[in-house]
Amino acid sequence: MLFHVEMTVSLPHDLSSDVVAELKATERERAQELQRSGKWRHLWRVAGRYANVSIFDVSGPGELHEVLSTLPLFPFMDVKVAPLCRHPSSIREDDT
Ligand SMILES: O=C(O)C[C@H]1C=CC(=O)O1
Repeated sequence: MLFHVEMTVSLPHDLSSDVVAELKATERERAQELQRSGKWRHLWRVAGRYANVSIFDVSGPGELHEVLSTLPLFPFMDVKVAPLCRHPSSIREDDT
């Protein structure tokens, strides 16, 4: 099942730069692992914001929540989710 996910990150201003650097490094590792697994199909930066638009391919909302909550930056994210289904006019084979 495909989900459109928008994540907006707000880091507390009092986090030390070391903690922020560590969070971003571990987040990157986890994000890349999930992309290699095929569960995180697309990842785009929203220009001008500390936010991304992503497409996840998981079994359902339960797995999506599980996956998102493994992200190190999850406690600092506002997450918006929309379930997707195939558009009848799509010419792409991998839209389901
Ligand atoms: O930078 C972000 O948008 C937050 C998060 C999502 C992937 C990643 O590496 O960090």
